[in-house]
Order: sequence, then structure tokens, then C-alpha cells
Amino acid sequence: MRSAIVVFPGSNREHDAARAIRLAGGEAPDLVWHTETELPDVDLVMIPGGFAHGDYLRAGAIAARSPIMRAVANHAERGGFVLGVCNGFQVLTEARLLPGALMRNACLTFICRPVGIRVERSSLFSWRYDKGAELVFPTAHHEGNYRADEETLRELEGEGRVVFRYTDNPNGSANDIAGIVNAKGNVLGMMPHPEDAVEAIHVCTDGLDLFRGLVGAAT
Ligand SMILES: NC(=O)CC[C@H](N)C(=O)O
Repeated sequence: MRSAIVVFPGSNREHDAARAIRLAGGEAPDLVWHTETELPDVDLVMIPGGFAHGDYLRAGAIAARSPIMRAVANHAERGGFVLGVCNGFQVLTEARLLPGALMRNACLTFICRPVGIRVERSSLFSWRYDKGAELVFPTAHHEGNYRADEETLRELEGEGRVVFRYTDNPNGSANDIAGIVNAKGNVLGMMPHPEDAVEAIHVCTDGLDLFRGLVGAAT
């Protein structure tokens, strides 16, 4: 699988993401600076975690208006895979590639700890997990409280687009939502960090199958 990781001023998980993709059997990803207007020919575009532009205005708001985001939208439109983790999820909602918004955590503090999530459904991103599997992924965010209007939440639930749900909701997210896909199913945004649960020094290796799944889906 060929992939690109978009890097903004303030991104901090791009190397973790690249390592996870390599450990899962993907080719070494291209790192693409946010001012670029074109992406290399890839299967997956990943928007990594971090604090793009220092989270000024709202987390992800400035990054979503970067020149590279038009190419990311075109990639998604063509059916390419897009994965946004944490700050990446925030960028994808700000870019309207995913519905809803990530608001300040209900507890009003930064959360930095492993959390439990359940795999709600099979998808391009989750097909290697059993449905209902309970996983542990690290989290590190202050704006992870997923919010959307009632109609959008009904649509997400009705269309089976909630892929990951918290088993112990840390941030107040509506319906315990930890990760959702777009209507076509090729764009996933999630707050917990699967790329930080892929090798022995991590809390666990539950994240590896997400990246293996993408490598498998791309070949
Ligand atoms: N780890 C991250 O990606 C942090 C996400 C975001 N900047 C927040 O704190 O909400």
C-alpha cells in the first residue's frame, strides 16, 4: 500500500503513523507539507494527530483551509482512503469531509490515557477486527467531545457509520462516538490513536490490525 501523511505546523504524530504503516506491511509513506497542492499517487492519505497551527481559532480550523486539503477532498471523492486520527479527525470535520464537530472535553481538561473502545461494525478500516471486539487505544486530546445535530446522529446510526464507540466515554461524546466514516465509507475519523498501539513498548498492539486492514484493502 502506498500512502501519504499530511504534515501541518504543529503535527506531532506523523512519524508514529509512518512507523505503524510500515509495521503493518505498507510502503514507507510520503510526508506531504500542507502548502503543497498535489498528492503523490497513493491509496491512503493520513491526517495525523497533533496541534496544527497551535489549535488556534478551533482545533483543525486553519489546517482544514490549507492548500493540500483540496487534493485530499479530491482523493476522497475518487474513492481513495482517508484516515484522520485525533487532530486529523478535527481537520476532517472542519473540512466537511465528515459531519459534526469535536468540542471541548466535557470535563474541560486534557485527557491523556488509554481508553476502551468497541468495534461497532466492519468497514474498510475495521474489517480485521471481530464485530463487538473491545480494544484499548491511547488518547491525548482536549477537544474530543463529538457533537452533531439530532438528524446527523440519526443518519450516522441508521446508516451504520459509527465504527468505534467508547466503552467508557472519557470526553462526553454524543452516543459514545469514538470514530465515524463518511457515507461512502472511505473516510474515517477517530479520536483515539491506533498508531500508538502497534508494538511491544506501547500499552498494547490493538491498533496494528487497523493498518493491516488498510494494507490488505489496498492490494
Ligand atoms: N493528540 C492530538 O492529536 C491532539 C488533538 C487536539 N489538538 C486536541 O488536543 O484536542
